[in-house]
Amino acid sequence: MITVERLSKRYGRHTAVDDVSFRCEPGTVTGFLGPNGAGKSTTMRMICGFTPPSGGTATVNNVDYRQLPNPGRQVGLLLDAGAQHPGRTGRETLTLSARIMGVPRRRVDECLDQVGLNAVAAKRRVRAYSLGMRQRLGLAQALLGDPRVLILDEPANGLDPEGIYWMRGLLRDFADRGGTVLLSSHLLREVEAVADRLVVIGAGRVVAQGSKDELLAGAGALVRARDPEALRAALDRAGLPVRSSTDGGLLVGAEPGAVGQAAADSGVALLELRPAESAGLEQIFLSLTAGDSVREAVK
Ligand SMILES: Nc1ncnc2c1ncn2[C@@H]1O[C@H](COP(=O)(O)OP(=O)(O)OP(=O)(O)O)[C@@H](O)[C@H]1O
Repeated sequence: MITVERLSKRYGRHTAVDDVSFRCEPGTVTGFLGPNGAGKSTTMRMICGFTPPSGGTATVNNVDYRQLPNPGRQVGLLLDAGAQHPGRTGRETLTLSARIMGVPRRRVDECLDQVGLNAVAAKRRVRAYSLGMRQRLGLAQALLGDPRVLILDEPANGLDPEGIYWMRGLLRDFADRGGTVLLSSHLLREVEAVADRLVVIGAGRVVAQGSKDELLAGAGALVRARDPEALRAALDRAGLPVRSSTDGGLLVGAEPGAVGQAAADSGVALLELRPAESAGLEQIFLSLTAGDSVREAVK
Protein backbone atom coordinates (compact mmCIF):
# COMPACT_ATOMS: atom_id res chain seq x y z
CA MET A 1 0.00 0.00 0.00
CA ILE A 2 1.15 3.54 -0.79
CA THR A 3 -0.29 6.47 1.14
CA VAL A 4 0.35 10.04 0.06
CA GLU A 5 -0.99 12.78 2.30
CA ARG A 6 -0.90 16.43 1.40
CA LEU A 7 2.50 16.24 -0.30
CA SER A 8 3.90 19.51 -1.57
CA LYS A 9 7.17 20.54 -3.15
CA ARG A 10 8.32 24.07 -3.79
CA TYR A 11 11.42 25.02 -5.76
CA GLY A 12 11.97 28.67 -4.85
CA ARG A 13 8.77 30.40 -5.84
CA HIS A 14 7.65 27.58 -8.11
CA THR A 15 5.27 25.00 -6.64
CA ALA A 16 5.95 21.72 -8.44
CA VAL A 17 3.59 19.61 -6.28
CA ASP A 18 0.71 21.18 -4.42
CA ASP A 19 -1.18 19.37 -1.64
CA VAL A 20 -1.35 15.98 -3.37
CA SER A 21 -3.12 13.08 -1.58
CA PHE A 22 -4.00 9.59 -2.80
CA ARG A 23 -3.78 5.92 -1.82
CA CYS A 24 -2.77 2.88 -3.81
CA GLU A 25 -4.26 -0.35 -2.45
CA PRO A 26 -2.94 -3.91 -2.77
CA GLY A 27 -4.41 -5.71 -5.76
CA THR A 28 -4.71 -2.56 -7.84
CA VAL A 29 -2.87 -0.69 -10.56
CA THR A 30 -3.04 3.07 -10.08
CA GLY A 31 -2.33 5.17 -13.16
CA PHE A 32 -0.69 8.50 -12.30
CA LEU A 33 -1.49 10.69 -15.26
CA GLY A 34 -0.52 14.17 -16.24
CA PRO A 35 1.22 16.17 -18.95
CA ASN A 36 4.97 16.74 -18.92
CA GLY A 37 5.98 18.89 -15.98
CA ALA A 38 2.77 18.22 -14.04
CA GLY A 39 4.66 16.93 -10.99
CA LYS A 40 4.48 13.13 -11.37
CA SER A 41 8.22 12.43 -11.07
CA THR A 42 8.60 14.84 -8.17
CA THR A 43 5.73 13.14 -6.31
CA MET A 44 7.22 9.69 -6.93
CA ARG A 45 10.65 10.82 -5.83
CA MET A 46 9.14 12.20 -2.63
CA ILE A 47 7.38 8.88 -1.96
CA CYS A 48 10.77 7.18 -2.18
CA GLY A 49 12.59 9.76 -0.09
CA PHE A 50 14.87 10.94 -2.92
CA THR A 51 13.40 14.45 -2.87
CA PRO A 52 12.52 15.98 0.50
CA PRO A 53 8.96 17.31 0.56
CA SER A 54 8.18 20.91 1.49
CA GLY A 55 5.08 19.57 3.24
CA GLY A 56 3.04 16.42 3.75
CA THR A 57 3.98 12.77 4.16
CA ALA A 58 4.19 9.55 2.17
CA THR A 59 4.44 5.97 3.36
CA VAL A 60 4.86 2.61 1.70
CA ASN A 61 3.31 -0.28 3.62
CA ASN A 62 2.69 2.25 6.41
CA VAL A 63 6.39 3.08 6.76
CA ASP A 64 8.46 6.02 5.54
CA TYR A 65 10.41 4.57 2.57
CA ARG A 66 13.71 5.70 4.11
CA GLN A 67 12.96 3.64 7.21
CA LEU A 68 12.57 0.39 5.25
CA PRO A 69 15.49 -1.89 6.20
CA ASN A 70 15.99 -3.44 2.75
CA PRO A 71 13.71 -1.37 0.51
CA GLY A 72 14.31 -3.39 -2.67
CA ARG A 73 12.67 -6.43 -1.04
CA GLN A 74 9.45 -4.45 -0.46
CA VAL A 75 9.34 -1.83 -3.19
CA GLY A 76 10.47 -2.14 -6.79
CA LEU A 77 11.47 1.20 -8.27
CA LEU A 78 11.87 2.33 -11.84
CA LEU A 79 12.34 6.06 -11.71
CA ASP A 80 14.92 6.74 -14.39
CA ALA A 81 15.86 4.00 -16.83
CA GLY A 82 18.69 6.21 -18.13
CA ALA A 83 20.44 6.12 -14.75
CA GLN A 84 21.86 2.60 -15.17
CA HIS A 85 25.65 2.31 -15.37
CA PRO A 86 26.44 2.33 -19.12
CA GLY A 87 29.63 0.28 -18.78
CA ARG A 88 28.00 -2.74 -17.11
CA THR A 89 26.20 -5.51 -18.92
CA GLY A 90 22.56 -6.12 -18.13
CA ARG A 91 23.46 -9.27 -16.24
CA GLU A 92 26.19 -7.49 -14.22
CA THR A 93 23.71 -4.75 -13.31
CA LEU A 94 21.26 -7.27 -11.91
CA THR A 95 23.90 -9.45 -10.27
CA LEU A 96 25.25 -6.46 -8.36
CA SER A 97 21.75 -5.44 -7.24
CA ALA A 98 21.00 -9.02 -6.20
CA ARG A 99 24.14 -9.07 -4.06
CA ILE A 100 23.27 -5.73 -2.41
CA MET A 101 19.72 -6.87 -1.70
CA GLY A 102 20.77 -10.35 -0.58
CA VAL A 103 18.55 -12.16 -3.05
CA PRO A 104 19.59 -15.51 -4.60
CA ARG A 105 21.55 -15.34 -7.89
CA ARG A 106 18.88 -17.41 -9.63
CA ARG A 107 16.57 -14.36 -9.39
CA VAL A 108 18.82 -12.67 -11.99
CA ASP A 109 17.96 -15.26 -14.62
CA GLU A 110 14.32 -15.40 -13.58
CA CYS A 111 13.96 -11.63 -13.92
CA LEU A 112 15.88 -11.43 -17.21
CA ASP A 113 13.52 -14.07 -18.50
CA GLN A 114 10.47 -12.34 -17.11
CA VAL A 115 11.25 -9.06 -18.90
CA GLY A 116 12.24 -10.74 -22.16
CA LEU A 117 15.97 -9.92 -22.18
CA ASN A 118 17.64 -12.96 -23.72
CA ALA A 119 21.15 -14.28 -23.06
CA VAL A 120 22.68 -12.22 -25.88
CA ALA A 121 21.06 -8.99 -24.64
CA ALA A 122 22.07 -9.73 -21.04
CA LYS A 123 25.74 -9.92 -22.11
CA ARG A 124 25.70 -6.54 -23.86
CA ARG A 125 26.77 -3.36 -22.13
CA VAL A 126 23.93 -1.06 -21.14
CA ARG A 127 25.36 1.77 -23.29
CA ALA A 128 24.39 -0.31 -26.33
CA TYR A 129 20.81 -0.79 -25.11
CA SER A 130 17.88 0.95 -26.72
CA LEU A 131 15.58 2.89 -24.39
CA GLY A 132 13.09 0.02 -24.55
CA MET A 133 15.79 -2.46 -23.46
CA ARG A 134 16.79 -0.14 -20.62
CA GLN A 135 13.18 -0.03 -19.51
CA ARG A 136 13.04 -3.83 -19.52
CA LEU A 137 16.28 -3.98 -17.53
CA GLY A 138 14.92 -1.35 -15.11
CA LEU A 139 11.78 -3.41 -14.66
CA ALA A 140 13.88 -6.54 -14.05
CA GLN A 141 15.77 -4.61 -11.40
CA ALA A 142 12.50 -3.47 -9.82
CA LEU A 143 11.23 -7.08 -9.72
CA LEU A 144 14.49 -8.60 -8.48
CA GLY A 145 13.74 -8.40 -4.76
CA ASP A 146 10.29 -9.93 -5.28
CA PRO A 147 8.59 -6.83 -3.83
CA ARG A 148 4.86 -6.37 -3.16
CA VAL A 149 4.88 -2.75 -4.37
CA LEU A 150 6.02 -1.31 -7.71
CA ILE A 151 6.58 2.40 -8.35
CA LEU A 152 7.29 3.01 -12.03
CA ASP A 153 7.85 6.39 -13.64
CA GLU A 154 6.91 6.35 -17.34
CA PRO A 155 7.94 2.69 -17.77
CA ALA A 156 6.44 2.51 -21.26
CA ASN A 157 8.72 5.21 -22.68
CA GLY A 158 10.71 3.70 -25.50
CA LEU A 159 8.74 0.45 -25.64
CA ASP A 160 7.17 -0.54 -28.93
CA PRO A 161 3.44 -1.43 -29.03
CA GLU A 162 4.20 -5.12 -28.46
CA GLY A 163 6.38 -4.15 -25.47
CA ILE A 164 3.63 -1.94 -24.03
CA TYR A 165 1.13 -4.79 -24.39
CA TRP A 166 3.57 -7.17 -22.69
CA MET A 167 4.19 -4.73 -19.82
CA ARG A 168 0.45 -4.28 -19.24
CA GLY A 169 0.10 -8.04 -18.84
CA LEU A 170 3.01 -8.16 -16.42
CA LEU A 171 1.62 -5.35 -14.26
CA ARG A 172 -1.92 -6.75 -14.35
CA ASP A 173 -0.63 -10.11 -13.22
CA PHE A 174 1.46 -8.51 -10.46
CA ALA A 175 -1.60 -6.68 -9.10
CA ASP A 176 -3.88 -9.70 -9.50
CA ARG A 177 -1.53 -11.60 -7.21
CA GLY A 178 -2.07 -8.92 -4.54
CA GLY A 179 0.65 -6.45 -5.48
CA THR A 180 0.34 -2.67 -5.45
CA VAL A 181 1.33 -0.78 -8.61
CA LEU A 182 1.75 2.96 -9.10
CA LEU A 183 2.69 3.84 -12.65
CA SER A 184 2.94 7.24 -14.23
CA SER A 185 2.40 8.26 -17.78
CA HIS A 186 1.73 11.37 -19.82
CA LEU A 187 -0.25 9.22 -22.27
CA LEU A 188 -3.80 8.38 -21.27
CA ARG A 189 -4.01 5.39 -23.64
CA GLU A 190 -1.03 3.73 -22.01
CA VAL A 191 -2.58 3.48 -18.56
CA GLU A 192 -6.26 3.36 -19.48
CA ALA A 193 -6.07 -0.30 -20.46
CA VAL A 194 -4.35 -1.53 -17.31
CA ALA A 195 -5.23 0.84 -14.46
CA ASP A 196 -8.01 0.19 -11.94
CA ARG A 197 -7.71 3.65 -10.49
CA LEU A 198 -6.54 6.93 -11.92
CA VAL A 199 -4.99 9.97 -10.30
CA VAL A 200 -4.84 12.87 -12.75
CA ILE A 201 -2.43 15.69 -11.94
CA GLY A 202 -2.07 19.06 -13.65
CA ALA A 203 0.28 21.89 -12.64
CA GLY A 204 1.10 20.10 -9.39
CA ARG A 205 -2.48 19.57 -8.22
CA VAL A 206 -4.71 16.50 -8.33
CA VAL A 207 -7.51 17.43 -10.71
CA ALA A 208 -9.39 14.10 -10.74
CA GLN A 209 -9.09 10.76 -9.04
CA GLY A 210 -11.18 7.67 -8.60
CA SER A 211 -11.73 4.25 -10.06
CA LYS A 212 -11.52 4.14 -13.82
CA ASP A 213 -15.14 2.99 -13.90
CA GLU A 214 -16.25 5.94 -11.77
CA LEU A 215 -14.45 8.36 -13.99
CA LEU A 216 -15.95 6.72 -17.06
CA ALA A 217 -19.46 6.62 -15.59
CA GLY A 218 -19.26 10.33 -14.93
CA ALA A 219 -18.31 10.97 -18.50
CA GLY A 220 -21.83 11.72 -19.81
CA ALA A 221 -22.57 12.11 -23.50
CA LEU A 222 -20.80 13.47 -26.53
CA VAL A 223 -23.08 15.38 -28.86
CA ARG A 224 -22.59 17.22 -32.11
CA ALA A 225 -25.00 19.39 -34.10
CA ARG A 226 -24.89 21.28 -37.37
CA ASP A 227 -25.59 24.42 -35.32
CA PRO A 228 -23.42 24.15 -32.15
CA GLU A 229 -24.68 27.43 -30.71
CA ALA A 230 -28.31 26.36 -30.96
CA LEU A 231 -27.36 23.06 -29.35
CA ARG A 232 -25.60 24.79 -26.46
CA ALA A 233 -28.63 27.04 -25.96
CA ALA A 234 -30.94 24.00 -25.95
CA LEU A 235 -28.80 22.24 -23.35
CA ASP A 236 -28.67 25.40 -21.22
CA ARG A 237 -32.47 25.67 -21.42
CA ALA A 238 -32.79 22.06 -20.23
CA GLY A 239 -30.36 22.76 -17.38
CA LEU A 240 -27.85 20.17 -18.56
CA PRO A 241 -24.20 20.91 -17.70
CA VAL A 242 -21.89 21.29 -20.70
CA ARG A 243 -18.46 20.28 -19.47
CA SER A 244 -16.33 21.11 -22.46
CA SER A 245 -16.29 21.24 -26.18
CA THR A 246 -14.15 19.77 -28.92
CA ASP A 247 -14.19 20.89 -32.54
CA GLY A 248 -17.91 21.57 -32.65
CA GLY A 249 -18.91 18.71 -30.33
CA LEU A 250 -20.01 19.12 -26.71
CA LEU A 251 -19.38 16.89 -23.72
CA VAL A 252 -22.48 16.97 -21.55
CA GLY A 253 -22.74 15.76 -17.97
CA ALA A 254 -25.98 13.79 -18.61
CA GLU A 255 -27.25 10.59 -20.17
CA PRO A 256 -27.52 10.57 -23.99
CA GLY A 257 -31.31 10.16 -23.71
CA ALA A 258 -31.66 13.42 -21.78
CA VAL A 259 -29.39 15.20 -24.24
CA GLY A 260 -31.37 13.92 -27.24
CA GLN A 261 -34.62 14.99 -25.60
CA ALA A 262 -33.29 18.48 -24.88
CA ALA A 263 -32.21 18.84 -28.51
CA ALA A 264 -35.54 17.54 -29.82
CA ASP A 265 -37.50 19.89 -27.53
CA SER A 266 -35.65 22.83 -29.09
CA GLY A 267 -35.81 21.49 -32.65
CA VAL A 268 -32.03 21.10 -32.95
CA ALA A 269 -30.90 18.51 -35.50
CA LEU A 270 -28.07 16.33 -34.23
CA LEU A 271 -25.18 14.95 -36.25
CA GLU A 272 -23.89 12.67 -33.50
CA LEU A 273 -24.95 11.54 -30.04
CA ARG A 274 -23.21 8.81 -28.02
CA PRO A 275 -22.17 7.87 -24.49
CA ALA A 276 -18.86 9.57 -23.85
CA GLU A 277 -17.16 6.44 -22.39
CA SER A 278 -13.44 6.50 -23.00
CA ALA A 279 -13.78 9.71 -24.98
CA GLY A 280 -15.15 11.13 -21.73
CA LEU A 281 -12.04 10.17 -19.85
CA GLU A 282 -10.08 11.71 -22.64
CA GLN A 283 -12.12 14.87 -22.22
CA ILE A 284 -11.55 14.91 -18.48
CA PHE A 285 -7.86 14.64 -19.16
CA LEU A 286 -8.02 17.34 -21.82
CA SER A 287 -10.21 19.82 -20.02
CA LEU A 288 -8.77 19.40 -16.54
CA THR A 289 -5.16 19.61 -17.58
CA ALA A 290 -5.60 21.92 -20.53
CA GLY A 291 -2.53 22.70 -22.58
CA ASP A 292 -0.88 21.85 -25.84
CA SER A 293 1.19 19.00 -24.39
CA VAL A 294 -2.04 17.35 -23.22
CA ARG A 295 -3.51 17.41 -26.70
CA GLU A 296 -0.51 15.44 -27.84
CA ALA A 297 -0.95 13.12 -24.86
CA VAL A 298 -4.29 11.65 -25.86
CA LYS A 299 -3.24 10.80 -29.41
N1 LIG B 1 15.21 19.94 -9.10
C1 LIG B 1 14.32 20.81 -9.57
N2 LIG B 1 14.55 22.14 -9.48
C2 LIG B 1 13.65 23.04 -9.92
N3 LIG B 1 12.47 22.71 -10.52
C3 LIG B 1 12.20 21.40 -10.64
C4 LIG B 1 13.10 20.39 -10.19
N4 LIG B 1 12.54 19.18 -10.46
C5 LIG B 1 11.36 19.42 -11.05
N5 LIG B 1 11.15 20.75 -11.17
C6 LIG B 1 9.97 21.39 -11.76
O1 LIG B 1 8.84 20.85 -11.12
C7 LIG B 1 7.77 20.67 -12.05
C8 LIG B 1 7.31 19.24 -12.03
O2 LIG B 1 8.30 18.42 -12.61
P1 LIG B 1 8.18 16.83 -12.70
O3 LIG B 1 9.44 16.33 -13.33
O4 LIG B 1 7.80 16.30 -11.38
O5 LIG B 1 6.96 16.66 -13.69
P2 LIG B 1 6.46 15.36 -14.43
O6 LIG B 1 4.98 15.37 -14.33
O7 LIG B 1 7.15 14.16 -13.92
O8 LIG B 1 6.86 15.63 -15.90
P3 LIG B 1 7.90 14.87 -16.84
O9 LIG B 1 7.17 13.69 -17.37
O10 LIG B 1 8.19 15.90 -17.90
O11 LIG B 1 9.10 14.54 -15.98
C9 LIG B 1 8.28 21.14 -13.40
O12 LIG B 1 7.87 22.47 -13.59
C10 LIG B 1 9.79 21.05 -13.24
O13 LIG B 1 10.43 22.00 -14.05
